[in-house]
Amino acid sequence: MSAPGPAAVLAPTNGPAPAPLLCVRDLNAYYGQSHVLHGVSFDVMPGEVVSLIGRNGAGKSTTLKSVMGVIRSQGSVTLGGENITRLSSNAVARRGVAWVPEDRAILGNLSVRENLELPPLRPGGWDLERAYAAFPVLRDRAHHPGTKLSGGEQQMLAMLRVLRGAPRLLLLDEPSEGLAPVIVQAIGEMLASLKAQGMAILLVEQNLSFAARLADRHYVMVNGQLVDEVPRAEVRARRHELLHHLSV
Ligand SMILES: Nc1ncnc2c1ncn2[C@@H]1O[C@H](COP(=O)(O)OP(=O)(O)OP(=O)(O)O)[C@@H](O)[C@H]1O
Repeated sequence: MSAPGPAAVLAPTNGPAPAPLLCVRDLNAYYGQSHVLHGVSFDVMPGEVVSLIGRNGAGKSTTLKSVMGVIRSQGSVTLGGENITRLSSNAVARRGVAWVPEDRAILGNLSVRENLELPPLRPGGWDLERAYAAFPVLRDRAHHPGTKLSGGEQQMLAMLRVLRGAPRLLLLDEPSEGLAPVIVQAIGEMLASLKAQGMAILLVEQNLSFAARLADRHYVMVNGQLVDEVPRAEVRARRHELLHHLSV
């Protein structure tokens, strides 16, 4: 092996590289006989927003469910250095992972306020006032049942509800899906402010524009495999290629 070049010799030694917050290695997931995740490996660094993008059925939601412990997968998942692979979803949640599923899981027979107050308020978590300040429309709807909310209001409520637990990692499954542009923008701004406060987010999306505004890195998922990793700085130049991975 040749001697290191000048850049390597002169490189500053700033100590060890930061450790990932979430480290997923060689995940394989099955639904019955159907093998849907094929050796998925990726990291999310502290304070980083990472997107998983890909078509319907690529395996994005299954990846989030595997991290959350909602389905059992082979492989390893570590959070802050702790192996959480075999933990129940409740135990994963207690360690600071919050999951907002694609269907948002709002309890339709409970009011907005009751939905919001369902999870225990943890130190540093968002109380009612902070939640209503983020999305004032929910204050106006405080006593409306979940069934009467628009898709956008449900998405806002679902995100605010998990923030009560002061998570250190948010798993968001297609937060922009089916929503009007003005609502998508409001949700994007809310996520941008969470990011600015240092929240780590793993975002599943099919909406490239939405993901591109927020994410530091994108992983492209095709047929249960991650086929590419695209840093934020390359998204503009590779936009057509990325859109191709999302088109039907
Ligand atoms: N509960 C289930 N039982 C059987 N197969 C499933 C189940 N859930 C998902 N699948 C299948 O697993 C594959 C991956 O689905 P997954 O929901 O993870 O994809 P996705 O990328 O999130 O897309 P979508 O946006 O459609 O949810 C698909 O072929 C899907 O049909």
